[in-house]
Amino acid sequence: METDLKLESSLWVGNKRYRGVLTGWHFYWTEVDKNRDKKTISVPVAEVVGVEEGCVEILPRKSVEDTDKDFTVFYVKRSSSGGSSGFLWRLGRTQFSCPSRVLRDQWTKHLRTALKTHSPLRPKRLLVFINPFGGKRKGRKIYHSVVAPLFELAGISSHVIVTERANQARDHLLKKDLTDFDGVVCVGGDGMFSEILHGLIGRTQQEAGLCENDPAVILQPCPLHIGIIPAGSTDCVCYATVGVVDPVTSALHIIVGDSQPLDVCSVHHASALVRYSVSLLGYGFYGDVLAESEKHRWMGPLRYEYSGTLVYLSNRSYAGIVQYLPADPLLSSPRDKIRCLSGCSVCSRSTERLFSHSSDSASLYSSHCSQFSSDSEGEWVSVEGRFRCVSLTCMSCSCPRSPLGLSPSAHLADGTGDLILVWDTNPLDFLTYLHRQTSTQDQFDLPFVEVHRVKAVRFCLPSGKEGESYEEIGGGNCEISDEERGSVETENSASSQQNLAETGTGQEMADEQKTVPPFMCCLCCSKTPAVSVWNCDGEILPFTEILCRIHGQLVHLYARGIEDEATIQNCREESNNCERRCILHNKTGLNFGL
Ligand SMILES: CCCCCCCCCCCCC/C=C/[C@@H](O)[C@H](COP(=O)(O)O)NC(=O)CCCCCCCCCCCCCCC
Ligand SMILES: Nc1ncnc2c1ncn2[C@@H]1O[C@H](COP(=O)(O)OP(=O)(O)O)[C@@H](O)[C@H]1O
Ligand SMILES: [Ca+2]
Repeated sequence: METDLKLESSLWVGNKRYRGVLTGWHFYWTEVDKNRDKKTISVPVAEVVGVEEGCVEILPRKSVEDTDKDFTVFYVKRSSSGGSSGFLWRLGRTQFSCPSRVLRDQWTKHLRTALKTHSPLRPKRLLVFINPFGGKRKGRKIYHSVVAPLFELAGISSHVIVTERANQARDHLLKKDLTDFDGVVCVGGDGMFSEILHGLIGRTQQEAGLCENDPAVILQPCPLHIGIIPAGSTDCVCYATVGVVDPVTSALHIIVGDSQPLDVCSVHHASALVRYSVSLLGYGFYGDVLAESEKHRWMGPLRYEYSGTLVYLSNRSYAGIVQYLPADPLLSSPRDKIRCLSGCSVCSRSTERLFSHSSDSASLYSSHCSQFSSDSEGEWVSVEGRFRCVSLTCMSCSCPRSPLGLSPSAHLADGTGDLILVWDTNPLDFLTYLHRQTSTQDQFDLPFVEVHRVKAVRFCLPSGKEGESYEEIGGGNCEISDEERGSVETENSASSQQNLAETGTGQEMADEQKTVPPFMCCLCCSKTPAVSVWNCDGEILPFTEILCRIHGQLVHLYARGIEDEATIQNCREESNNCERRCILHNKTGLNFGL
């Protein structure tokens, strides 16, 4: 239908005359003044936000003066974010005057038809969940003052739910009728995004009759897109998929119907699904930081820096067995310095491979550690020792605190995750590693750090430690030798005797004496809790021994990956090529030249 979309005429912007051209893929206007350099402004039709008759202002939205020869076009304008990542998107607005009302109507009609043709995923109806307590508690304000007016301008209707409890959004998505919606918008942080993720993945598998507990099952991709309006503490998923944490930019990506597939990691324990993860699945340092930070939620986002410093000073490491199934090294490597940017070729090449469905056999995911040693599972690699942290991430995990992320060359949609092992080392070395996560220096170029691109991971405790657990938030069971226990007992002997009489067995008492408040213990006598906890996208997992599998491109976001100058240029060339191909196919194209 390209032919129907073409239009060309004189247009006025203020008192300057322009030649306006709609080619189908692009709308551009060039100043008609032979004495000066010709200035052309070009907007891809896919980035037009809305077209209105008359002279329309937004914020507050009003028709200033309804001249019947005018129309106003709203579109995406980029500006530098000032950081190392993507662009800020802003709303551009230009008011045009036509020679006649008939022509004005042609322009608005053709532009609107072109929008529908060139961005088919633009949502018409959205289900919006706002977490009023996320981040700095500004979710409601951000949505109503910044996002809602843009949705209205773009003709999107939304059903808004301000949550009153945790997991309300997840439960709604699992049970309620979703037929009228094109997508779900999450106003909040990574924890809120995780709720939406669980609701949508769960609902999709229920409807497909698939068992989420089985790590070998090929899960069904979710049909609804997810939009993220960042209003949380870390906003890693937003930053890693858009390149900036900015509600206007994210709202515009939703409006134009961008689509970014995303890998998801399923976490299992004892043949049952525990959770899904897209950003950080971290044991050791990041688990301890999360556990500590939950006590200081009132601090808002700063709780992480505060807790991070406390946990760093407690100087802990943990014993564990990590087993992983390496991804094909010929496809990509976590150290190849290729960043996943908008239009990423590594991810595009993965799409076909991921959906050929010839993947790994069920036996690869059997749930006991001991089975790894069998010959039939020769692909698995196993390492054992003490770790500062073990992290698995399906994406770079870039965020404002770490602009390139925990794994700068990880891919959003290649069906793999990056496993980062930081072996036990001295505090200064570990600080170097942490610091490199915030800079451009290579955090993997350190002798105590390993990174592997993987399809699946298992984590077990060394024998003898399987039964142990991290005691709720901020509590760990310290490993104390018999001699040391003697001295603790001596100090507390009076109360110990009393407890023994009052409460129970000698074994219970011995266990109790081993438990020392973590920071008293760890800061004063440099002891470490025996086990840490898993931080799964900001939630503490109830199990230590887990099996993880990456599911390629399981969900789609209203995003397009991180843009840089080169990706925008490629995109322009690509759309020009498409346009040229269309022109060749449509030599009979009609022009409304005037
Ligand atoms: C020397 C400075 C070192 C700074 C190290 C910064 C590393 C930042 C890595 C961030 C990875 C983020 C992965 C995303 C995780 C989120 O899913 C998840 C949930 O997000 P939500 O609350 O928005 O729902 N967020 C988190 O788990 C937060 C992790 C943030 C960890 C920050 C740690 C700061 C450490 C500061 C150490 C300071 C040492 C000072 C020594 C004197
Ligand atoms: N109304 C609510 N009351 C309490 N908790 C909520 C509510 N809505 C959502 N949550 C939960 O709050 C947690 C944190 O939300 P999030 O938006 O990620 O903020 P932050 O980034 O500050 O952690 C999530 O786990 C989510 O399930
Ligand atoms: Ca990935």
